[in-house]
Amino acid sequence: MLSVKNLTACYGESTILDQVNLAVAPGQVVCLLGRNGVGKSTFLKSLMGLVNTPQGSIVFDGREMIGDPTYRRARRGIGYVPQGRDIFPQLTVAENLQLGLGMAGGKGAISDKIFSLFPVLKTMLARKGGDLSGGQQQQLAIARALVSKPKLLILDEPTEGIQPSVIKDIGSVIKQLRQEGNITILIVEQYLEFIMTVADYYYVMEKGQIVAEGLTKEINPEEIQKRMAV
Ligand SMILES: Nc1ncnc2c1ncn2[C@@H]1O[C@H](COP(=O)(O)OP(=O)(O)OP(=O)(O)O)[C@@H](O)[C@H]1O
Repeated sequence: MLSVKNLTACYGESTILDQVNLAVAPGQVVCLLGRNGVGKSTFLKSLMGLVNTPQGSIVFDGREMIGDPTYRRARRGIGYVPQGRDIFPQLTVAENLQLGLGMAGGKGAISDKIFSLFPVLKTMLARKGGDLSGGQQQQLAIARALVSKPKLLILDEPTEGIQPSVIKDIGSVIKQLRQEGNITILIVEQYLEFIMTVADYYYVMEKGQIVAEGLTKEINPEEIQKRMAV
């Protein structure tokens, strides 16, 4: 589904990612763990074509996409939820969802599936995005990415600053999507317990390089926590 090989990413003169290799199999939930500032968000931005990637390869669904502009990567089936959620605060929930559909080249009604995953959004369609709680905004951001039916959903720290009950709801959505098997999910996280309940496979990043990987069910929490500690 996704195969990243020897990927290097830079901001100007500074190299942030150094020869990163990472693979995501179809239907899997894969997580990229690591402490603040190691390059996790930069990795996701590289997948979306938002960062300069002078070396390496990103094959998605059998096709190289390293030279593709961001909109083409989205239209090929990647839904991206950036850190900080990035919804439109002045637009209503319904308008935010419609925009997600439009950005992926689709149109029409938002499917009932979205509201069965996120029932809270159905009750708030006319409310401005900016008036939602942080957790509701995160759910809206994920829903907005899902309306275009992506093959790969990318989430950047979906639990950051979110209250425990909403984290549980988001975890249930991810588990349901995994069970249905129609989507592949890549999550950047620092919240290890969350990942242990939702992910099949994990990678750990340090200073722009992958330093550990394995099946989540075989994870050694103490060892990983040590790598994540500041
Ligand atoms: N636009 C930018 N220009 C220059 N340097 C940047 C830019 N964005 C990030 N960096 C630097 O790149 C490095 C990796 O940042 P990145 O945001 O990818 O880390 P992260 O692992 O996602 O951390 P966090 O969890 O805090 O978001 C950091 O040293 C950061 O300061």
